[in-house]
Amino acid sequence: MSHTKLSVNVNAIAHLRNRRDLPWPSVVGLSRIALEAGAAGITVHPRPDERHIRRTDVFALQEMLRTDWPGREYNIEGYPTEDFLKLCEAARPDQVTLVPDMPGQNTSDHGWDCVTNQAFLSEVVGRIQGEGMRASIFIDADPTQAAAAALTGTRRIEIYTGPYGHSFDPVEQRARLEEVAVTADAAVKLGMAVNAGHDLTLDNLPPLVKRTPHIAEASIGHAVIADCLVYGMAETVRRYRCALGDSDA
Ligand SMILES: CC(=O)[C@@H](O)[C@H](O)COP(=O)(O)O
Ligand SMILES: NCC(=O)COP(=O)(O)O
Repeated sequence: MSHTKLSVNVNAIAHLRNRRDLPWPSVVGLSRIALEAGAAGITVHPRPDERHIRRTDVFALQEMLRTDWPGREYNIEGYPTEDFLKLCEAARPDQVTLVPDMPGQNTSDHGWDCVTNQAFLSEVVGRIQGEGMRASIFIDADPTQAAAAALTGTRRIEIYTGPYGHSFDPVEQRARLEEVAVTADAAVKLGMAVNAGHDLTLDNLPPLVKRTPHIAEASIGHAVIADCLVYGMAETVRRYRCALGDSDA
């Protein structure tokens, strides 16, 4: 049975490493363990200040995936500046996720307004797809944004799940989940595949994939790396695969 794939976001490993001028914990080494444990891919969000993922990490991961894990997916997220697009064109990930983050922003906290940014996004999506990479547009859980994203020519969106991830009251959580679900349904009807990400956890994944089993991929970083401190990377990946409905985990 098909299930939602897990892409492990390794930003937080790089964050920990960058506390010192030392090469550990190893971003490539821990990504290898995640892949060996069955993660479908690796995600990075190289920010302009290189506070966590550095340009060198982007290429080291690309080399490791290309050489040792050719079937697994490499997903690079970021705001599409010329520098970012050139980095992606050099590293050639499978997927480029376009995120509307300003330089210096603490973390991603909203999706694109695909209506007002229609022309810009259409041009960037065309450029990425023209280079043979998949483009994905990060949007809020809002079906009107899914419709506007479809007009850019993208065949994939990622729904920002922060509001769902941050809600702990059951009524509020159900309402946020419903917004994600109707957005995913609208996107699928428009012929796009759907990713999801931000503040997904072992607790909030099962209701999400039960309500929206057609989510193709979840990219998860902060909670995966936090859980690694308790369970280790391999066991953590196994637990997230189970939470995503992977019966082989
Ligand atoms: C696009 C998105 O939702 C992000 O989760 C992002 O990759 C997280 O970035 P930080 O790890 O810098 O908070
Ligand atoms: N695209 C979302 C992502 O990569 C990870 O977000 P988070 O789990 O670190 O919040």
